[in-house]
Amino acid sequence: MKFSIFGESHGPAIGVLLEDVPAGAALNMEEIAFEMGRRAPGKNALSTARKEADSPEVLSGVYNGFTTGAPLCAMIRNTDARSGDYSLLKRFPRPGHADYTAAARYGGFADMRGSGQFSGRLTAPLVFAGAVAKQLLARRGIFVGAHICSINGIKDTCLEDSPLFRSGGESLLRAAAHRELPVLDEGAGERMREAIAEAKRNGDSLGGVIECAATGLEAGIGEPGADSLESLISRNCFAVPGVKGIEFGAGFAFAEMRGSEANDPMEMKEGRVVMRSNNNGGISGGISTGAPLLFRAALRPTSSIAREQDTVDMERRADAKLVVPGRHDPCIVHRAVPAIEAAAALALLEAVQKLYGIRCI
Ligand SMILES: Cc1cc2nc3c(=O)[nH]c(=O)nc-3n(C[C@H](O)[C@H](O)[C@H](O)COP(=O)(O)O)c2cc1C
Ligand SMILES: C=C(O[C@@H]1CC(C(=O)O)=C[C@@H](OP(=O)(O)O)[C@H]1O)C(=O)O
Repeated sequence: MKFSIFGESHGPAIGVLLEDVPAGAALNMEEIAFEMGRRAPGKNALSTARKEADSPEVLSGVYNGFTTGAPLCAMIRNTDARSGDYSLLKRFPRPGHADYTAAARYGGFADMRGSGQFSGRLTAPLVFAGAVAKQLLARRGIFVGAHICSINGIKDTCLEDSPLFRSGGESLLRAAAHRELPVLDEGAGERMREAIAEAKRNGDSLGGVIECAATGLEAGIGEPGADSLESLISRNCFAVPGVKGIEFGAGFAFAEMRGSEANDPMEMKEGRVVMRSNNNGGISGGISTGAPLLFRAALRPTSSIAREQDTVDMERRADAKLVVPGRHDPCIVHRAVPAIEAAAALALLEAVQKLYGIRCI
């Protein structure tokens, strides 16, 4: 299923066009609304004050509750733009945001209101597409879920350390999805909440790491080379603004290990090949091993902070000071969790469809 996201944060609407959607799939719109709500802005003091309903209008590709096989287009209206907040930023670009690079790339013609196409708001249509992908993957018994792994060094329980996850349970991640901060350990969530509130009081912001898993994926999905499972997932994850790093399985920790520690010992269990550990995060040679797929994405602290920062005056070509105005997330990690799940679900659906064909789901 190909997806193409359109719109700008302060334009009339944003949306997504999905192609190669198999016909005859019953879409559960309540589940889609739940996913959209997990990401939506303006719900509490841990997020931006911008309020959007984020209810998608399906324009094509669904009839009588079933996908028709035609391109599926969904639109989400922007209703709470406050474009005046951005009037200064063309002249005084925000350090860390895309104001300067957008000007360099589009020669001053980019829509800078609300960061235009660079806004984290564009993850709303991504989450819609991911919710459709998740429902299609569920038909093959594949589940995708994620949680906050850490915020500013405050750590949640790791999935690998959880006995419930080791026995294949999705219930941990399903429960996390219902929490304001999607964590496994609610105590850690409370400490994260306090840290975000403190950073906000100090005019600052925090970053963190999201851990994502896919279960029910058989061995043999994916391929080597540039279209490896890691590549497809990474490509989609980097469509989430603020993602700056990604690692699969043990990831960067592999660099400190010996082969004897890094390898996942194999054994036969009830006639099936299983790995006793999962350092490779369920992928070898770009192809699924049958073990849970596990990866982590690192998100930067939000760049639009309330403190005075050094920038440049693009008109006078001189150094300048900037205090970024407007409504901003003091931390984007919790709101990005459904976006990372969507990125992974779309990548897995792409790999499954590539192997078995569009109608395999
Ligand atoms: C859901 C979400 C909300 C975001 N909210 C903000 C925000 O309020 N203020 C901000 O400066 N950046 C925010 N970001 C991050 C910026 O959009 C991002 O840092 C910017 O586009 C530059 O892209 P890069 O960080 O990937 O280089 C948000 C990102 C996401 C995913
Ligand atoms: C609107 C959303 O988040 C926005 C993401 C964002 C950014 O720079 O990425 C900046 C802010 O935009 P605005 O100035 O228009 O309020 C956030 O509110 C959303 O995620 O739906």
